[in-house]
Amino acid sequence: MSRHKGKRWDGNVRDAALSILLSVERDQAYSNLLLNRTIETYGLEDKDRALLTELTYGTLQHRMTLDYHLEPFIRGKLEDWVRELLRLSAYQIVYLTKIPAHAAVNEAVEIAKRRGHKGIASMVNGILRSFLRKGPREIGGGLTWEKQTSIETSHPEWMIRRWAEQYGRETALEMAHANNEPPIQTLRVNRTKTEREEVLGMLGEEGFLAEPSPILSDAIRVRGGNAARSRAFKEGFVTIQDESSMLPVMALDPAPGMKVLDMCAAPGGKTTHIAERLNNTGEVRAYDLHPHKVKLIDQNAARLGLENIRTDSADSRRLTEILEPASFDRILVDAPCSGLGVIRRKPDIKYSKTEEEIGRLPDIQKSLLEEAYHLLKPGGLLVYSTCTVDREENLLTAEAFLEAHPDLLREDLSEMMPEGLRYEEGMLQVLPQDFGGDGFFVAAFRKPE
Ligand SMILES: C[S@@+](CC[C@H](N)C(=O)[O-])C[C@H]1O[C@@H](n2cnc3c(N)ncnc32)[C@H](O)[C@@H]1O
Repeated sequence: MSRHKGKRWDGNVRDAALSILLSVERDQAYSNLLLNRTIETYGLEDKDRALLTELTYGTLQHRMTLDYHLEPFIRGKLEDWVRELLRLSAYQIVYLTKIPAHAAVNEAVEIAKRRGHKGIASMVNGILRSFLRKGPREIGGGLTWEKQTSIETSHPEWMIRRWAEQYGRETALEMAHANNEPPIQTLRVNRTKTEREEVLGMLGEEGFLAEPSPILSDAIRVRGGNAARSRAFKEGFVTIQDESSMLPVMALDPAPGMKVLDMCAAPGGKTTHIAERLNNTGEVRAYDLHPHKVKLIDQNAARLGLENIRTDSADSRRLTEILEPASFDRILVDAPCSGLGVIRRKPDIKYSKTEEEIGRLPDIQKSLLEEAYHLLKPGGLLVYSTCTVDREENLLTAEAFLEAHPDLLREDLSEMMPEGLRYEEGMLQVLPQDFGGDGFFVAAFRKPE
């Protein structure tokens, strides 16, 4: 049991997981934010934190599969919290062999007594004991490939169909399975302050298992604890960032003295990366639509000791009204997108996104690119990136932009980025199964002199 910020933690990890799952389902709250808030509020120890994360993410990741298995045992309509409790318990029974099944059932019954009454507890007991006796049912038997894959991997059928159309069935299936794997924690080394070797040493001294990234020279993979609590993080030697998220700034290739524009900048993961590459010279102008998010960029810059960043809030589709045309050497458009590349970190995306929403995004993305075109100097480089795997938002948006501006030259990223990745017409599409990083898209265009 631990105390923190005056809140008392009563040690019931399953109950806390249930509260988070309920908020995600009922209020469309973000699972990663709720999880972090619970961990911070109660100052959870490593063991409880790991179990809470596993239960919350696991249940959420496999929601549709669990519902399929539970369905034969449920009669009538259930209250939201009871359904969520059954999913949470079934998750432990099916996927967590280290937890004895009867312990998961007993815990569920206790929670049901506390949250409801004896009658509900006895129903929960009955359903889970029948499920334990009969086991999970087979997924197959006359289902279409899309339906079967949808249930097996717990992704909506439309998403599976869309990916199969865009990438072929085999790749779509690999992607859906990769989305249910836990992400690797990775760090970007702040080269204005230190070297990778030094950070590896610091992390090792604190008991973390840290190793150099096999694909990026500035990155570190770390296990064995939350790196945000490390000395290296607190002293501004590193940023917690996915390896794929480091690729857009590699493509942007900023050099000391340059004037760089980051049009969709908050919370500043890439803005600070650019500022580090400028080695605290030149200038990064960072804009985001939401003023409260802009503050996060300032906080990150301060922690990292970066003084070459100027932030402001603005609708970047209208930046030519406040910035001089053709005045930037480099421009990054890390556009708002469907986020289908980061499902491992935010499994709720699978259930909340709709195809209609995706359909509306390319217009916004193209408007941002259009504005960037006018702000780019002759000879300058523009990078377009997203954290999605959707081809409409990625390849098709980039091609439409090129069509509108035939003077632009497409840079061949395969010549300067890691080998063995998926390049198409010089543009890069990372899928979550490729090297363990998020799904990401990066394209770069140069304006002729
Ligand atoms: C993918 S996120 C950016 C992540 C950021 N580049 C990083 O690496 O930390 C996209 C951002 O675009 C912002 N945004 C959305 N529409 C915008 C607009 N019209 N103008 C400026 N920013 C916008 C969102 O608030 C969001 O913070």
